[in-house]
Formats: sequence, C-alpha cells, structure tokens
Amino acid sequence: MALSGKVAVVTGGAMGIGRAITETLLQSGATVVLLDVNESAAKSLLDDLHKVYGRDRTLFLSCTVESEEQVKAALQKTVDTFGGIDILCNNAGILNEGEWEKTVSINLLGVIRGTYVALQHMNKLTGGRGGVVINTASMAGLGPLLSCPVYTASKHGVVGFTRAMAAASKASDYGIRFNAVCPGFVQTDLISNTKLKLGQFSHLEDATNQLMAEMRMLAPSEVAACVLELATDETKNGEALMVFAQGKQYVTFPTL
Ligand SMILES: NC(=O)C1=CN([C@@H]2O[C@H](COP(=O)(O)OP(=O)(O)OC[C@H]3O[C@@H](n4cnc5c(N)ncnc54)[C@H](O)[C@@H]3O)[C@@H](O)[C@H]2O)C=CC1
Ligand SMILES: CC/C=C\C[C@H](O)C(=O)/C=C/C=C/C=C\C=C\[C@@H](O)C/C=C\CCC(=O)O
Repeated sequence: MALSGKVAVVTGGAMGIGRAITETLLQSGATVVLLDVNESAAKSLLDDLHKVYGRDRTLFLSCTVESEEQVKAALQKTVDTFGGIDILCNNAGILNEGEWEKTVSINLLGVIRGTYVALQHMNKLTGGRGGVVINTASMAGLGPLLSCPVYTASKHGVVGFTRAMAAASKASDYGIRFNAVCPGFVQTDLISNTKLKLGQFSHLEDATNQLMAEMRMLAPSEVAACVLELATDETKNGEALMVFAQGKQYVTFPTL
C-alpha cells in the first residue's frame, strides 16, 4: 500500500474532514496519530478504527493546537512511540467570527505551530527523514467569503504560509514538501448553525447559503482523497489544490 511504514499526524482528526483523512491514510497503510480536543469523539472513532485496523496503527492524543507545550508533547510522544513523523496534516480549524482571535489562533497560528514543531522531527538536516506537510486551507483561502472575513484571512494566511514553507524547504534541502488543500463547502459540523458563527456578519448568511447551494456540498471523503494525492505525489510541493463538487483543480498562482 502507498503509505505502508509511514507515520502520519492529523490535527482535528476526530471529526469531519480530519476523521476522513485519518481513515483514508489508514486505508493506505499509514500509522495515524490523531490530535484533537474532542476526547469523546476521538475515543469513539478509535473504537471503530481498532475493529478494522487493529490497535497498533492508531493513537489518539488529547491536544489543542493553540498550546505549544501540548503540540510539542504530542509530537514527541508520536516519535517516541512510532519512530518518526512522515506526514503532518494541519487540519484543525473553526469558524467563529464572534471569537475572531480564537479563529486566527487555531486556523493560522495552529498551522504555523504544528509545522514548526514537526520541522524539528521531520527535517533531514536535523535527523529527520523528510516527508510532507498538508495544510487544510479552504477556497476561502483563495477568494473572499463576505460573511466571514477573519476566517477568510486565516485561510489566506494558511495558503501563503504553505507556499512560502514549500519554497524555503526546497531551498534549504529539508526534504519536506508543503501543500494546501482548499475545499469548497463540506458537509461537517463546522458549517452547522452558521448564523451563530458569523457574528456581526450573520445578516450575510443568506448570501453564503446561496453560494453553498450553487456550489453544492462535498463529502469529507472527497477532500481526504485529495489529501492522499498531495501526500503521495512527490512532484507536488507548494501547491494549492481546490476541491469542489464538480472536481478538483490545482491553482495557478501569478509568478512574481
Ligand atoms: N466544512 C467545510 O465546509 C470546510 C472546512 N474546511 C476546513 O477543514 C478543517 C476541518 O474542518 P471540518 O472537518 O469541516 O470541521 P469539524 O468541526 O467537523 O472538525 C474539526 C475538528 O477539529 C477539532 N478542533 C477544533 N479546535 C481544535 C484545537 N484547538 N486543537 C485541536 N483540534 C481542534 C474539533 O474537535 C474537530 O474534531 C478546518 O480547518 C476547516 O476550516 C475548509 C473548507 C471547507
Ligand atoms: C459560512 C460557511 C463558511 C465557511 C465554511 C467552510 O469552512 C469553508 O471554508 C467554505 C469555503 C467555501 C468557499 C466557496 C467559494 C469561495 C468563492 C470565492 O471566495 C472565490 C474562491 C476561489 C477563487 C479561486 C479561483 O477561482 O481561482
């Protein structure tokens, strides 16, 4: 299988897209460590996964991506348990325009934190074995969603950070590829009760619902399949892969 012998870490791995990524990576032969704050969802998922994949290829570690200490401990535990990290999926994210600083803290700072801590373990220049980092951005990382400006900003930041890290890693010979997956609307808890999550922009919910209707919804598994593509195609570095109901498309960015 494509990922046999590989060790993957998935943040926000207990639910939604992260759960689908976890399952897809396991199906491809990887060992998966899922980090999440929702212990009940994670433990329920682990029970299901153990029945299919056994107990030796999955591990749940309670961890918020907002905490440097917790992320460092979780990734160290991963290395101590499984010998290294080959794949990091910075997937954890929220939608909350009312608590916009928390949105930035999780969606962007959490991606930066996970990347920098994992770099210490994955970087070939510091004893790592290289690998790939896949960040869950959004199509809102490529264009504006008027009902959630801060969410849009956080996802634009993820795309920019991913592309810059890809270039830095290539120039520095870290041996690590960096890519972003940019889904449209996906049927998960994140987009439930959106009126409450849009804060001062809740009056714009209808406009977003109309866009949602036009674009149609994705299943989490469709996003996970694109994550697997970015993980296994070693020619992909610095890419942003858009995923929408009609298909997928790599973004062509302007060359400076
Ligand atoms: N659902 C959608 O329409 C889209 C979602 N995305 C992105 O996909 C990613 C996953 O979102 P969904 O699966 O849709 O949401 P979800 O709400 O179903 O799952 C998010 C997971 O992240 C976990 N999480 C939240 N805060 C955390 C923290 N501080 N530390 C660790 N884990 C934390 C949650 O417990 C949950 O398990 C997010 O980054 C989101 O922005 C991107 C495009 C579309
Ligand atoms: C209220 C729900 C908000 C966000 C939910 C979800 O997390 C999410 O991220 C959904 C994003 C969906 C975006 C859909 C379309 C975006 C359209 C425009 O912003 C332009 C986007 C991309 C243009 C890029 C290009 O065409 O090259």
